[in-house]
Amino acid sequence: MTGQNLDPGLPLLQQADLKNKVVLVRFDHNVVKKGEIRDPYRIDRTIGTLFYIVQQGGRPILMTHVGRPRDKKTGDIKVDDSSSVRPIVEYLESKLHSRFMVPEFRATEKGIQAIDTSINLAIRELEQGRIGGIYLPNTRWFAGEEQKGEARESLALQLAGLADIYVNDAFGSWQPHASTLDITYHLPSYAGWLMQAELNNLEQVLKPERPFVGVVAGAKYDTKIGPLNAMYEQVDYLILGGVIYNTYLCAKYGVKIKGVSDTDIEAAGELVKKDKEQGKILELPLIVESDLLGREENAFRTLRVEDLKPGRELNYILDIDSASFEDPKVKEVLGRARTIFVNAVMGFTPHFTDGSRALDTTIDANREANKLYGGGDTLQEFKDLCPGLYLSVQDDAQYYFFTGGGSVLKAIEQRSPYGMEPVIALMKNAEKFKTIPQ
Ligand SMILES: Nc1ncnc2c1ncn2[C@@H]1O[C@H](COP(=O)(O)OP(=O)(O)OP(=O)(O)O)[C@@H](O)[C@H]1O
Ligand SMILES: O=C(O)[C@H](O)COP(=O)(O)O
Repeated sequence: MTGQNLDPGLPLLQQADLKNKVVLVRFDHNVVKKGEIRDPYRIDRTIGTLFYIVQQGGRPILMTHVGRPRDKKTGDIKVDDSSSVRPIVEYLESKLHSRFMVPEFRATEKGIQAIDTSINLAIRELEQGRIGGIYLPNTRWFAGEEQKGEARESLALQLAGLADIYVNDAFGSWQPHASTLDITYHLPSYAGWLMQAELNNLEQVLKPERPFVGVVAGAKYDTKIGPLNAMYEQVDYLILGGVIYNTYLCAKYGVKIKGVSDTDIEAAGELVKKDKEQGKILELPLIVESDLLGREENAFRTLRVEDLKPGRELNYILDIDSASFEDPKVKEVLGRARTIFVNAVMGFTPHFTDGSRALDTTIDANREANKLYGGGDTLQEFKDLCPGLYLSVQDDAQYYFFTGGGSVLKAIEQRSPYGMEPVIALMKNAEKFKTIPQ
């Protein structure tokens, strides 16, 4: 049973008395892209928690973030269908044969300012068992979710005012926001079943069988560079792809790549410096340059990393050429590894997918290694590009699919599953509310 190998200071859902309680539960159902769900894996893995809450007599109010609707520079928040929770609600309703209400609140260009009393009607329906649950709008539509200060404090209080108990089952949502952190200041709080399972499985990456290879790619350079530097210390080899690799290549070879900012290049300097001494980064030798942010015949070509010379200006680099995985050194490292952690979409999707496909099949060829994948897009790409393989490894003990990639990197950075701020907050909450039975 989950919970057995966890820190005893972590308050667990199964320790809570849920009967007739309104339970505010934070999930990471961040699976909507352009208004559609492509891979419901993150939702499916939380069904157990939802079922448990209801089975124990609780009444659930669900919430999640979707995408990044807030413009970091202006603070404007885009409230529209592209980042709505509606598709998630429709998916849940069709799976559970139950009805969920989605309350609507007035929004300005700076997002939703407050949870107003119009929600009381939905809460009455919930308490009287006429609906299966309430699903709040995208947490990042609320002005107080991400910013610090009064707006955030007041959102946390308004959220707390809706419920008796808070459950965090959002392993992927490691960022400390009102719905993952500040809410714990006000309500007895517990870790859900998915959170428990993921924290347990982190052991495999924190105490890996060696050689340990990390593969990190994708677009979120800003939040991943810090953890990546820390991960560097713990892996035997690091393979990069996506925007992260582009940034590294600029910093290492003194080239310019379209779309890579100078501040990011500066931030990559530390990694380049470390690697000059330790040589853990295994460079994929062939990259794909494109004239446009899309795929068009004759508008893209393969370049060799060894040909990059200082001062050269490149167009967009949008994929890793799959032939990179035929390189003897790359094959040898991935073939000899005993633990491989992958948070990596290697190319600009959906146009450039060869790199990711080649990565997944090369890793699968290693029959000895524990293969751990993490990240919303990472899993979705695996499923889309190698559907047969994805299905066949679902019950394979050598594979594990985390619902968050950034979270695993964060845990590696902290060298502990209990270093993520929302998890620390749960443990502090247990001390304050004395919720763990002695
Ligand atoms: N070279 C590239 N240029 C532009 N975008 C890229 C490139 N390579 C990958 N991407 C984009 O990166 C995105 C995936 O990266 P992301 O960091 O969001 O991964 P993730 O698996 O969702 O991880 P996490 O759960 O940590 O967010 C995809 O949208 C993909 O199109
Ligand atoms: O998809 C993810 O990685 C998680 O949902 C976290 O999203 P974020 O990086 O936008 O906080």
